[in-house]
Amino acid sequence: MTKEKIHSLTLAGILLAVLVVCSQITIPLPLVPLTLQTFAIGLIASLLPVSYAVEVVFAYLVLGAIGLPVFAGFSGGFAVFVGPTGGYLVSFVLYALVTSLYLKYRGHSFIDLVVANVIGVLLNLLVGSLWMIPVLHLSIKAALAIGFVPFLIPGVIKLLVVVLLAGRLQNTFSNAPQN
Ligand SMILES: O=C(O)CCCC[C@@H]1SC[C@@H]2NC(=O)N[C@@H]21
Repeated sequence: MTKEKIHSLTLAGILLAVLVVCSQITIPLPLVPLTLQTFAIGLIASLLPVSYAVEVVFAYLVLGAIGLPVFAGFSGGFAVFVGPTGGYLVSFVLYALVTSLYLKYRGHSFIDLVVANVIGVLLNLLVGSLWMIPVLHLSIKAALAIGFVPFLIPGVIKLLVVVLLAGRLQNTFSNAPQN
């Protein structure tokens, strides 16, 4: 196994644990909690190669789907996917895929990290909100008011921390002595 593979696998394991922990750091709101999940997803998408990023998020969803309490508020089970927050969960994969693909082809400069994560966050909020339309019988306007608008400012704050941290961590890893 190459050093890069070992490095990516180790980082993938650590980031999966970070995602599970961040899922429990929540502020409960009426229908959808404010959580640090998207902070962890942003780190995963910004630091891991595309296939690892997608696999880590997929593994997280599988752990939750089989009933482990890894989703927000220690919830789990397949039923969460057909509830109001199911769209956000599914679109975590999209966030990881689109953002890491963007970074793969455009590079990891500060501005690339910002743009890639903005796209990921917007996709996540859009899919998450639209998912609520059939689940809660909402109009598009109501779904966006509940699922998109309240999370925009927190989303920008989390995104900025992701970008600063990802930039730092990339430098740390690339400056690490190679034995
Ligand atoms: O049930 C779950 O585990 C998913 C919760 C989803 C919360 C969404 S993710 C995007 C938006 N930003 C937040 O902080 N909360 C919502």
